Order: sequence, then structure tokens, then C-alpha cells
Amino acid sequence: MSNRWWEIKVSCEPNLEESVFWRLEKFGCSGTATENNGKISFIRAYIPDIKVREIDLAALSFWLRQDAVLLAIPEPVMEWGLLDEEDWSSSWKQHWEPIEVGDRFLVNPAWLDPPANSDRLIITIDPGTAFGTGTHPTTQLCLESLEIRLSNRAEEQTVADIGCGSGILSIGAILLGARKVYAVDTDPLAVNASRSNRHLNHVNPEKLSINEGSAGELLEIIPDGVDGIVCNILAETIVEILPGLTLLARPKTWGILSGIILDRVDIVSDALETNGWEISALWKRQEWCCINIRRLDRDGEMGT
Ligand SMILES: C[S@@+](CC[C@H](N)C(=O)[O-])C[C@H]1O[C@@H](n2cnc3c(N)ncnc32)[C@H](O)[C@@H]1O
Repeated sequence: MSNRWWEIKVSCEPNLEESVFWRLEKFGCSGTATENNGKISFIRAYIPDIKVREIDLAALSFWLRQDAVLLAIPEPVMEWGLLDEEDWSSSWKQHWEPIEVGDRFLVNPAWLDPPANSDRLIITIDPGTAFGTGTHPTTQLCLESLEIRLSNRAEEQTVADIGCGSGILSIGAILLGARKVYAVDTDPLAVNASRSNRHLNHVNPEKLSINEGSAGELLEIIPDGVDGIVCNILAETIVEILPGLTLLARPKTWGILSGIILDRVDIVSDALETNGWEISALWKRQEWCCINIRRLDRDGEMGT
């Protein structure tokens, strides 16, 4: 018998997007994709049908509407239906084209040939159920920030990718020349997806380690910390794990934090100050923003 998946489709105002993502993540969805026409966000998420019953989906729909009422935003519309494994994977494939990101990257779906004459760094991705196709603004902002951070002495730098999803940011960092990347994700399906994408991109496991867990688990592997941290998770989760990220930092460690909806920047920025970080740049795209950070205690040296 083939595996089946619930496909959940939510249409909502862009400023409800973060709250919808948060609910979907809590619900256990590991695959999500979004399109935004400027006025409405269309979010798709997938979850194996053995994990939830229809009554759970009805409850999810209720919570999404309730969140909108509390935020005084028009209520979202949620629909759901069952897909066979084959339909589920072709549904992904239909909605995804190669995409240029930043000045250097081209993210190419694994089932399409890469463009012949591109001078870009090609990241080949089959996301499986994991987040990270390169189409979401939060992923793009991270890749663009990595281009800046690794434009200088990349070969000397080690990077931690917290919440690696499909592994797209880790692979991007390796292609930019990082010495070593340590990736973690709490979702075992994301860990599997990252490992198979590492293989698809011919990245040596010695250069990119991928494990289940979060900042705490990484600290056991690399007690001396890293030169850079990239973390594309929602604002509330970033605040929660910030003390752990801080333990991974050295005096000159830089950070890239994405997945933050504009009106949640304040909670992240307060937590950053408490944990000894300052914001060096803030990039916005649609409703999302990505914060580039550096340590406050850098022995008086100005960071880049
Ligand atoms: C928005 S996706 C980012 C995926 C990819 N890094 C990207 O930029 O496209 C967030 C990922 O973080 C993982 N995650 C959520 N909470 C986490 C935590 N506390 N520690 C580590 N990973 C977490 C999720 O399973 C998910 O794969």
C-alpha cells in the first residue's frame, strides 16, 4: 500500500503568514511552500496521513481562524485533501522551477537538468518533506547574507546551520568555500533530506556534518564554537534557542537570523541584547526580515 499525505492549503493575508507557519510546524507538518501575490499568501503544507485524523485538521482550521481574530486580521481559508505518495511528489514538482538567488546562486530542482551555461553556483535540491526549496524569501535572504559573510576568507570559516531543513543553506555555504559546516534539525525527515541533498551536490560528509538536534547537540560536537551561525526559524523559536546559539559563538562570530516577520523584530532584538549580540544589518523582503548580527564583546574591534 502506498503512503498517503494530507495536503493542507491555506490562503491568508501576508501578515498572518508567520502565525500560520508556526501553527503548521506545531501541528507536525514538515513540508511547506508558499507563494505570495502581494495581497494574499498561498501556503501548502504536507503531513503523512498516519500522523493525524480529519478531526485534527478541523481543529487546526479553527485555530488558524482564531489566531486571525485575535490579531484583527481577516480569517484565512484552509482546505485539505489526501494525496498518494506519487501525487504528493508531483505536486511539489509542478510548483517549482529553477530559481536564481542573490548574485551567485541558482537553486535547481533535482529532477531538472541545470542550465548549460550558467556561471552561478548550482545548488541541487530535492526537498522531500523538508522546508528549503529556495523559493521562500527567508531562505533567499539567508543565502544572500551568506554570500556577503563568506565573500572574505571563506576557507577559514566554520558555520553552524541550525534548522537545516533541506540542507540548502549548508550546501550554499560549502559552495561559497566554507571550511566546514555543521547542520542540525529537530525533524528527522529534514535530517534525511539534508543528507540526500549533500549526496546530490557531491559534498563530502567530512565537510558537512548533519545531525538530528539543535544548538545544544551541536555544542557537544563543537565545544569551541563556530565562526558563523545561520538560523532560519520562526522568531519565537529563535528567542527560545538564542542562549544555546550564544554558547556556540566566539568573540567575533557572526550570525544570520531569518524567518522573522517584521512585527516580531522587537522580540528578537530584545533577546539579542540580553544575550550580548547587536544587529549589524537588517534585510527585508515582503513581510519577512533577516537580521545579521555580531557579538557585542569583540574586544572593541569593529566587525564587518
Ligand atoms: C523554515 S525551515 C528552514 C529550512 C532551511 N534552513 C531554509 O532556510 O530554507 C526551519 C527548520 O527548522 C527546524 N526547527 C524547528 N525548530 C527547531 C529547533 N528548535 N532547533 C533546530 N531546528 C528546528 C524545522 O524542522 C525546519 O526544518
